Amino acid sequence: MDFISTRGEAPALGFCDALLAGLARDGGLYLPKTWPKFSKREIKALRGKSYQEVAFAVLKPFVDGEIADDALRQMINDAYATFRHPAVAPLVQTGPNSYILELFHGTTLAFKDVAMQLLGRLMDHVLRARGRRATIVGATSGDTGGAAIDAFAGLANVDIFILFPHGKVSPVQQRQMTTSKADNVHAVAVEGNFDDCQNLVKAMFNHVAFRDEVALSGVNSINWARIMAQVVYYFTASLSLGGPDRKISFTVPTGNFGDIFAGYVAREMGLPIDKLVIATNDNDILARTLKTGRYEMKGVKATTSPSMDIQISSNFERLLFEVSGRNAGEIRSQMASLGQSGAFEIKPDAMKEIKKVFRAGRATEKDVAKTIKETLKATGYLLDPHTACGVAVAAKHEKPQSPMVTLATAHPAKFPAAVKSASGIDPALPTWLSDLMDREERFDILANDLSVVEKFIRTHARAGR
Ligand SMILES: Cc1ncc(COP(=O)(O)O)c(C=O)c1O
Ligand SMILES: N[C@@H](CCOP(=O)(O)O)C(=O)O
Repeated sequence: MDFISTRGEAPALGFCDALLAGLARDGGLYLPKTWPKFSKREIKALRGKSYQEVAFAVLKPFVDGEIADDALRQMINDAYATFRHPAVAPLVQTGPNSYILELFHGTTLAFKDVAMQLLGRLMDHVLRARGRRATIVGATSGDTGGAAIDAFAGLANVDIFILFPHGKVSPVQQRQMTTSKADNVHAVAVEGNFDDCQNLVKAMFNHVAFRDEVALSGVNSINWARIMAQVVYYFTASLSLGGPDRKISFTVPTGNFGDIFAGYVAREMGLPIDKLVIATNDNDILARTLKTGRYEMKGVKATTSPSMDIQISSNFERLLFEVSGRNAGEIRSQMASLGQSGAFEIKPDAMKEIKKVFRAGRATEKDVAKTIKETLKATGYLLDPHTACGVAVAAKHEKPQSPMVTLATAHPAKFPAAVKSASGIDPALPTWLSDLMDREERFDILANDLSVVEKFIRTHARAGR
């Protein structure tokens, strides 16, 4: 299978090359040239299968023989053996037709582990097969960084640099990034916000000489393989609730649009999904865009769901590409306008397509605290603030006849201060992280300056030497 760039000016790549490339050379994001389709009968055949078996079936058409089936199966099994729940992503019923899809049973307690544990193994496999090294640079608002460090720490062919916004992640998130003892891990606090970190990463990818010099690779959801791995749990959730004979809706706490775009991909592959509901916190650029057809940046506000404090929502570009009829020229002009004026317009036909599938809503800080408190009282279930954004928005979009699944993207113990203030409960970290706050930290603080960050990476990366 070929993967093409949303900006139409980079060469099409096969799976392994797209995996190592991360961002396309024209600044675009890779997508499969065509969507693999599953018939209702093929989806039904996945009923009763384990998460790992469903993952193999869903991922195989994308990998398309570039990795041998046995090796792919082994990597899937190893990746999900790290999860503390046998179902990997269990569903919990919280109302007559309301469900929570728990995606936080991995090592770092966030949904990022689902894709990252597999991505680490896939990249290691391909790099070793090719006798190559890579320098991975990632941006994080808190969860991607910890998950990536956990998945890539100690890998011989990789150096990993994670840029996080200094002082803007939770103390648990920070420690998950700064207490690794592995020599190939570099946690970097940038004097800026998440969008600054992400802009630095994209600028490094667009700086071709630097990209080639250090053999740059990416693990943010700009990397297609991240999205691909996240498609799987839409299938398993649907299968558990009577899919494909029933349409299911999903509400997704959204920032960089990767997780919800994976739901769109599942739908394109044939999974009967009714609506995909975008849940934002006070950083509501996506909710505003769905209302107005204009994507317009207005500054980032710090919230109790810091991982969603984002306004440059990278994967929205993938959706724009799809709904514009894969018109790369239009994407180039929209992204140029975003760079120049911080805004762009979406054409009415494209908005019509978006609205066929997507709905959106915002949860204010008050809504988040109230939802944590009331959900606990009504059901005994303790939400983290990101999932609470989802639950608050889902409540406005539930329909009696079709199940609504809200994605639980993080464990409440990652955000103890916000959870305690809303619920009175101080959620404990699981045993394997119980000493996290006592571990010694190691990180560098750098200015939000491309040349400073590139110099730091050049000095510490081993690839290209
Ligand atoms: C806990 C949590 N919830 C939700 C999100 C938003 O996910 P996405 O960026 O894929 O939209 C993130 C970060 O991305 C996160 O870490
Ligand atoms: N919320 C994310 C932001 C980065 O998103 P990604 O899915 O593109 O890696 C985080 O926790 O870092």
